[in-house]
Amino acid sequence: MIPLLHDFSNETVLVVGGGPVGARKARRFAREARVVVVSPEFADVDFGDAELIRAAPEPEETDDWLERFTPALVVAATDDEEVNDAVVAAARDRGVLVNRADRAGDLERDHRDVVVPATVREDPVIVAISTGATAPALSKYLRQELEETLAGAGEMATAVSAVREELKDRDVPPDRRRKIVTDLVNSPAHWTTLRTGPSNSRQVIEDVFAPDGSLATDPNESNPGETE
Ligand SMILES: C[C@@]1(CC(=O)O)c2cc3[nH]c(cc4nc(cc5[nH]c(cc(n2)[C@H]1CCC(=O)O)[C@@](C)(CC(=O)O)[C@@H]5CCC(=O)O)C(CC(=O)O)=C4CCC(=O)O)c(CCC(=O)O)c3CC(=O)O
Ligand SMILES: NC(=O)C1=CN([C@@H]2O[C@H](COP(=O)(O)OP(=O)(O)OC[C@H]3O[C@@H](n4cnc5c(N)ncnc54)[C@H](O)[C@@H]3O)[C@@H](O)[C@H]2O)C=CC1
Repeated sequence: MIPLLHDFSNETVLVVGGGPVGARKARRFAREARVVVVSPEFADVDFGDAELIRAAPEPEETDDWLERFTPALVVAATDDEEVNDAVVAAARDRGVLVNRADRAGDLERDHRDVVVPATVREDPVIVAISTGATAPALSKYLRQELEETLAGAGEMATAVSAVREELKDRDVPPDRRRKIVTDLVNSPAHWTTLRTGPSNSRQVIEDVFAPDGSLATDPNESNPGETE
Protein backbone atom coordinates (compact mmCIF):
# COMPACT_ATOMS: atom_id res chain seq x y z
CA MET A 1 0.00 0.00 0.00
CA ILE A 2 1.15 3.49 -0.83
CA PRO A 3 0.17 6.52 1.28
CA LEU A 4 -1.38 9.52 -0.49
CA LEU A 5 -2.93 12.76 0.79
CA HIS A 6 -6.50 13.62 -0.18
CA ASP A 7 -8.17 17.00 0.06
CA PHE A 8 -11.75 16.51 1.26
CA SER A 9 -12.75 20.18 1.43
CA ASN A 10 -16.11 20.70 -0.32
CA GLU A 11 -16.69 16.93 -0.28
CA THR A 12 -19.10 14.77 1.69
CA VAL A 13 -17.96 11.80 3.78
CA LEU A 14 -20.68 9.32 4.77
CA VAL A 15 -20.10 7.29 7.94
CA VAL A 16 -22.37 4.29 8.44
CA GLY A 17 -22.42 3.33 12.13
CA GLY A 18 -22.48 5.69 15.12
CA GLY A 19 -20.39 3.84 17.71
CA PRO A 20 -17.07 5.11 19.13
CA VAL A 21 -15.25 4.06 15.95
CA GLY A 22 -17.73 5.84 13.65
CA ALA A 23 -17.38 8.91 15.87
CA ARG A 24 -13.57 8.84 15.68
CA LYS A 25 -13.64 8.64 11.88
CA ALA A 26 -16.34 11.36 11.76
CA ARG A 27 -14.20 13.74 13.87
CA ARG A 28 -11.23 13.14 11.64
CA PHE A 29 -13.01 13.94 8.37
CA ALA A 30 -15.14 16.77 9.84
CA ARG A 31 -12.01 18.94 10.04
CA GLU A 32 -12.46 19.64 6.34
CA ALA A 33 -15.37 17.66 4.84
CA ARG A 34 -19.12 17.73 5.34
CA VAL A 35 -19.69 14.54 7.35
CA VAL A 36 -22.99 12.68 7.60
CA VAL A 37 -23.31 9.80 10.09
CA VAL A 38 -26.19 7.33 9.64
CA SER A 39 -26.99 5.08 12.57
CA PRO A 40 -29.96 3.89 14.66
CA GLU A 41 -28.08 4.89 17.82
CA PHE A 42 -25.20 7.22 18.57
CA ALA A 43 -22.51 6.70 21.20
CA ASP A 44 -22.30 9.43 23.81
CA VAL A 45 -19.06 10.87 22.37
CA ASP A 46 -17.98 13.81 20.22
CA PHE A 47 -18.85 13.51 16.50
CA GLY A 48 -17.20 16.83 15.55
CA ASP A 49 -19.49 18.94 13.34
CA ALA A 50 -21.03 15.88 11.70
CA GLU A 51 -24.74 15.73 10.85
CA LEU A 52 -26.31 12.76 12.65
CA ILE A 53 -29.16 10.96 10.90
CA ARG A 54 -31.08 8.33 12.81
CA ALA A 55 -31.73 5.36 10.51
CA ALA A 56 -30.70 1.71 10.21
CA PRO A 57 -30.20 0.92 6.54
CA GLU A 58 -30.65 -2.71 5.57
CA PRO A 59 -27.83 -4.08 3.40
CA GLU A 60 -29.89 -3.64 0.21
CA GLU A 61 -30.62 -0.03 1.16
CA THR A 62 -27.04 1.14 1.60
CA ASP A 63 -26.71 2.11 -2.07
CA ASP A 64 -29.67 4.53 -1.67
CA TRP A 65 -27.64 6.40 0.96
CA LEU A 66 -24.71 6.71 -1.40
CA GLU A 67 -27.04 7.96 -4.09
CA ARG A 68 -28.57 10.49 -1.70
CA PHE A 69 -25.29 12.00 -0.45
CA THR A 70 -22.87 11.28 -3.33
CA PRO A 71 -19.94 11.06 -0.89
CA ALA A 72 -16.28 11.11 -1.93
CA LEU A 73 -15.61 8.50 0.77
CA VAL A 74 -17.77 6.12 2.82
CA VAL A 75 -16.79 4.62 6.18
CA ALA A 76 -18.29 1.24 7.07
CA ALA A 77 -18.24 1.30 10.88
CA THR A 78 -21.26 -0.70 12.00
CA ASP A 79 -21.02 -3.84 14.14
CA ASP A 80 -23.04 -5.67 11.46
CA GLU A 81 -20.78 -7.45 9.02
CA GLU A 82 -23.48 -7.74 6.34
CA VAL A 83 -24.14 -4.03 6.41
CA ASN A 84 -20.41 -3.31 6.20
CA ASP A 85 -20.13 -5.79 3.27
CA ALA A 86 -22.99 -3.98 1.50
CA VAL A 87 -21.42 -0.55 2.09
CA VAL A 88 -18.15 -1.74 0.54
CA ALA A 89 -19.99 -3.30 -2.46
CA ALA A 90 -22.04 -0.15 -3.07
CA ALA A 91 -18.94 2.05 -2.84
CA ARG A 92 -17.04 -0.14 -5.30
CA ASP A 93 -19.97 -0.08 -7.74
CA ARG A 94 -20.02 3.69 -7.62
CA GLY A 95 -16.23 4.11 -7.70
CA VAL A 96 -16.21 5.80 -4.29
CA LEU A 97 -13.40 5.50 -1.73
CA VAL A 98 -14.29 3.22 1.18
CA ASN A 99 -12.81 2.64 4.62
CA ARG A 100 -13.84 -0.56 6.36
CA ALA A 101 -13.31 -0.35 10.12
CA ASP A 102 -14.01 -3.96 11.03
CA ARG A 103 -11.37 -5.63 8.88
CA ALA A 104 -7.61 -5.74 9.15
CA GLY A 105 -4.93 -7.99 7.74
CA ASP A 106 -4.23 -9.33 4.34
CA LEU A 107 -7.52 -8.67 2.55
CA GLU A 108 -8.24 -8.59 -1.15
CA ARG A 109 -8.17 -4.82 -1.47
CA ASP A 110 -9.26 -2.65 -4.34
CA HIS A 111 -7.30 0.60 -4.73
CA ARG A 112 -10.38 2.43 -3.42
CA ASP A 113 -10.32 0.49 -0.12
CA VAL A 114 -8.45 2.93 2.05
CA VAL A 115 -6.92 2.48 5.49
CA VAL A 116 -7.08 5.34 7.99
CA PRO A 117 -3.59 5.92 9.42
CA ALA A 118 -2.69 7.34 12.82
CA THR A 119 -1.78 10.96 12.17
CA VAL A 120 0.45 13.58 13.75
CA ARG A 121 -0.36 17.13 12.67
CA GLU A 122 2.07 19.97 13.04
CA ASP A 123 0.38 22.08 10.39
CA PRO A 124 1.38 22.26 7.61
CA VAL A 125 3.37 19.08 8.37
CA ILE A 126 1.39 15.83 8.40
CA VAL A 127 2.84 12.46 9.34
CA ALA A 128 0.71 9.36 8.74
CA ILE A 129 1.56 6.05 10.38
CA SER A 130 0.24 2.72 9.25
CA THR A 131 1.12 -0.87 9.95
CA GLY A 132 -0.27 -1.89 6.56
CA ALA A 133 -3.57 -2.64 8.30
CA THR A 134 -2.07 -5.23 10.63
CA ALA A 135 -1.51 -3.74 14.10
CA PRO A 136 -3.46 -0.50 14.75
CA ALA A 137 -2.48 -0.35 18.43
CA LEU A 138 1.14 0.00 17.27
CA SER A 139 0.19 2.85 14.92
CA LYS A 140 -1.36 4.63 17.90
CA TYR A 141 1.74 4.04 20.07
CA LEU A 142 4.11 5.31 17.38
CA ARG A 143 1.89 8.36 16.84
CA GLN A 144 2.28 9.26 20.51
CA GLU A 145 6.06 8.81 20.30
CA LEU A 146 6.35 10.93 17.15
CA GLU A 147 4.31 13.80 18.57
CA GLU A 148 7.31 14.77 20.69
CA THR A 149 9.87 14.34 17.91
CA LEU A 150 7.86 16.52 15.55
CA ALA A 151 7.36 19.45 17.92
CA GLY A 152 8.31 22.63 16.04
CA ALA A 153 8.12 21.01 12.58
CA GLY A 154 5.11 23.11 11.57
CA GLU A 155 6.93 26.33 12.49
CA MET A 156 10.02 25.04 10.66
CA ALA A 157 7.94 24.46 7.51
CA THR A 158 6.58 28.00 7.76
CA ALA A 159 10.10 29.40 8.16
CA VAL A 160 11.57 27.35 5.29
CA SER A 161 8.71 28.30 2.99
CA ALA A 162 9.14 32.01 3.74
CA VAL A 163 12.93 31.83 3.36
CA ARG A 164 12.77 30.04 -0.01
CA GLU A 165 10.21 32.53 -1.33
CA GLU A 166 12.45 35.41 -0.27
CA LEU A 167 15.52 33.74 -1.84
CA LYS A 168 13.60 33.28 -5.10
CA ASP A 169 12.50 36.92 -5.03
CA ARG A 170 16.16 37.92 -4.63
CA ASP A 171 17.13 35.67 -7.57
CA VAL A 172 19.52 33.66 -5.40
CA PRO A 173 20.77 30.78 -7.61
CA PRO A 174 19.22 27.33 -6.94
CA ASP A 175 22.42 25.71 -5.56
CA ARG A 176 22.90 28.42 -3.00
CA ARG A 177 19.18 28.40 -2.17
CA ARG A 178 19.36 24.70 -1.53
CA LYS A 179 22.38 25.11 0.77
CA ILE A 180 20.73 27.84 2.82
CA VAL A 181 17.48 25.89 3.21
CA THR A 182 19.33 22.65 4.03
CA ASP A 183 21.47 24.44 6.63
CA LEU A 184 18.31 25.90 8.13
CA VAL A 185 16.53 22.55 8.59
CA ASN A 186 19.75 21.03 9.98
CA SER A 187 20.37 23.76 12.53
CA PRO A 188 19.89 22.63 16.17
CA ALA A 189 19.80 26.27 17.27
CA HIS A 190 16.87 27.05 14.96
CA TRP A 191 14.97 23.96 16.14
CA THR A 192 15.44 25.10 19.73
CA THR A 193 14.06 28.53 18.86
CA LEU A 194 11.06 27.00 17.05
CA ARG A 195 10.26 24.67 19.93
CA THR A 196 10.38 27.30 22.64
CA GLY A 197 7.49 29.48 21.56
CA PRO A 198 4.59 29.88 19.16
CA SER A 199 5.19 31.86 15.96
CA ASN A 200 8.96 31.71 16.43
CA SER A 201 9.35 31.09 12.68
CA ARG A 202 9.48 34.88 12.33
CA GLN A 203 12.56 34.96 14.59
CA VAL A 204 14.24 32.27 12.49
CA ILE A 205 13.48 34.10 9.23
CA GLU A 206 15.04 37.25 10.71
CA ASP A 207 18.11 35.24 11.74
CA VAL A 208 18.58 34.04 8.15
CA PHE A 209 18.25 37.52 6.69
CA ALA A 210 20.32 40.12 8.51
CA PRO A 211 18.71 43.57 9.06
CA ASP A 212 20.66 45.11 6.14
CA GLY A 213 19.09 42.56 3.80
CA SER A 214 22.24 40.44 3.39
CA LEU A 215 22.17 36.72 4.10
CA ALA A 216 23.27 36.04 7.66
CA THR A 217 23.52 32.23 7.52
CA ASP A 218 26.97 31.90 6.00
CA PRO A 219 29.44 34.65 6.86
CA ASN A 220 32.09 33.20 4.51
CA GLU A 221 29.98 33.82 1.44
CA SER A 222 29.46 37.25 0.03
CA ASN A 223 26.00 38.69 -0.47
CA PRO A 224 24.68 36.99 -3.65
CA GLY A 225 23.19 40.31 -4.66
CA GLU A 226 26.77 41.62 -5.02
CA THR A 227 28.19 38.62 -6.86
CA GLU A 228 25.67 38.58 -9.69
C1 LIG B 1 -7.26 -1.75 9.32
C2 LIG B 1 -7.79 -0.53 10.09
C3 LIG B 1 -8.97 -0.08 9.28
C4 LIG B 1 -9.38 1.34 9.52
O1 LIG B 1 -10.12 1.56 10.48
O2 LIG B 1 -8.94 2.19 8.74
C5 LIG B 1 -8.17 -0.86 11.51
C6 LIG B 1 -8.87 -1.98 11.90
C7 LIG B 1 -9.12 -2.43 13.22
N1 LIG B 1 -8.77 -1.75 14.37
C8 LIG B 1 -9.09 -2.50 15.46
C9 LIG B 1 -8.81 -2.20 16.79
C10 LIG B 1 -8.17 -1.04 17.29
N2 LIG B 1 -7.94 0.11 16.56
C11 LIG B 1 -7.31 1.02 17.35
C12 LIG B 1 -6.96 2.32 16.97
C13 LIG B 1 -6.88 2.83 15.68
N3 LIG B 1 -7.14 2.12 14.54
C14 LIG B 1 -6.78 2.83 13.44
C15 LIG B 1 -6.77 2.35 12.14
C16 LIG B 1 -7.09 1.08 11.68
N4 LIG B 1 -7.78 0.15 12.37
C17 LIG B 1 -6.74 0.60 10.30
C18 LIG B 1 -5.30 0.07 10.27
C19 LIG B 1 -4.25 1.14 10.54
C20 LIG B 1 -2.84 0.61 10.39
O3 LIG B 1 -2.44 0.34 9.22
O4 LIG B 1 -2.12 0.50 11.39
C21 LIG B 1 -6.21 4.18 13.82
C22 LIG B 1 -4.71 4.15 13.54
C23 LIG B 1 -6.81 5.35 13.05
C24 LIG B 1 -8.27 5.63 13.34
O5 LIG B 1 -9.10 4.69 13.42
O6 LIG B 1 -8.58 6.81 13.48
C25 LIG B 1 -6.54 4.24 15.36
C26 LIG B 1 -5.45 4.88 16.25
C27 LIG B 1 -5.56 6.36 16.13
C28 LIG B 1 -4.67 7.10 17.07
O7 LIG B 1 -4.88 7.04 18.30
O8 LIG B 1 -3.79 7.82 16.57
C29 LIG B 1 -7.10 0.44 18.63
C30 LIG B 1 -6.34 1.11 19.77
C31 LIG B 1 -7.25 1.69 20.81
O9 LIG B 1 -8.48 1.69 20.65
O10 LIG B 1 -6.68 2.13 21.82
C32 LIG B 1 -7.68 -0.84 18.61
C33 LIG B 1 -7.72 -1.86 19.77
C34 LIG B 1 -6.48 -2.72 19.75
C35 LIG B 1 -6.51 -3.82 18.68
O11 LIG B 1 -7.50 -4.55 18.60
O12 LIG B 1 -5.50 -3.92 17.95
C36 LIG B 1 -9.73 -3.69 15.01
C37 LIG B 1 -10.20 -4.81 15.90
C38 LIG B 1 -11.67 -4.58 16.32
C39 LIG B 1 -12.20 -5.71 17.13
O13 LIG B 1 -11.52 -6.72 17.35
O14 LIG B 1 -13.38 -5.58 17.51
C40 LIG B 1 -9.78 -3.62 13.61
C41 LIG B 1 -10.38 -4.65 12.67
C42 LIG B 1 -9.63 -5.95 12.68
O15 LIG B 1 -8.61 -6.11 13.35
O16 LIG B 1 -10.08 -6.84 11.95
N1 LIG C 1 -10.97 0.44 12.94
C1 LIG C 1 -10.85 0.57 14.22
O1 LIG C 1 -10.04 1.37 14.70
C2 LIG C 1 -11.68 -0.27 15.13
C3 LIG C 1 -12.65 -1.05 14.59
N2 LIG C 1 -13.48 -1.76 15.35
C4 LIG C 1 -14.53 -2.49 14.63
O2 LIG C 1 -15.45 -1.47 14.09
C5 LIG C 1 -16.79 -1.78 14.37
C6 LIG C 1 -17.44 -0.63 15.10
O3 LIG C 1 -16.82 -0.43 16.36
P1 LIG C 1 -17.56 0.33 17.55
O4 LIG C 1 -17.92 1.69 17.12
O5 LIG C 1 -16.76 0.15 18.78
O6 LIG C 1 -18.89 -0.60 17.65
P2 LIG C 1 -20.31 -0.34 18.31
O7 LIG C 1 -21.00 -1.66 18.35
O8 LIG C 1 -20.17 0.46 19.57
O9 LIG C 1 -21.05 0.62 17.27
C7 LIG C 1 -21.64 0.14 16.09
C8 LIG C 1 -22.67 1.18 15.65
O10 LIG C 1 -23.26 0.75 14.43
C9 LIG C 1 -24.64 0.99 14.49
N3 LIG C 1 -25.37 0.17 13.52
C10 LIG C 1 -25.79 -1.11 13.64
N4 LIG C 1 -26.47 -1.48 12.52
C11 LIG C 1 -26.46 -0.41 11.68
C12 LIG C 1 -27.00 -0.17 10.38
N5 LIG C 1 -27.70 -1.10 9.73
N6 LIG C 1 -26.80 1.04 9.83
C13 LIG C 1 -26.11 2.01 10.48
N7 LIG C 1 -25.59 1.83 11.72
C14 LIG C 1 -25.76 0.64 12.30
C15 LIG C 1 -25.01 0.71 15.94
O11 LIG C 1 -26.23 1.34 16.30
C16 LIG C 1 -23.81 1.34 16.66
O12 LIG C 1 -24.05 2.71 16.87
C17 LIG C 1 -16.78 -3.04 15.22
O13 LIG C 1 -17.40 -4.05 14.43
C18 LIG C 1 -15.33 -3.40 15.49
O14 LIG C 1 -15.03 -4.70 15.04
C19 LIG C 1 -13.37 -1.72 16.70
C20 LIG C 1 -12.40 -0.98 17.34
C21 LIG C 1 -11.47 -0.19 16.59
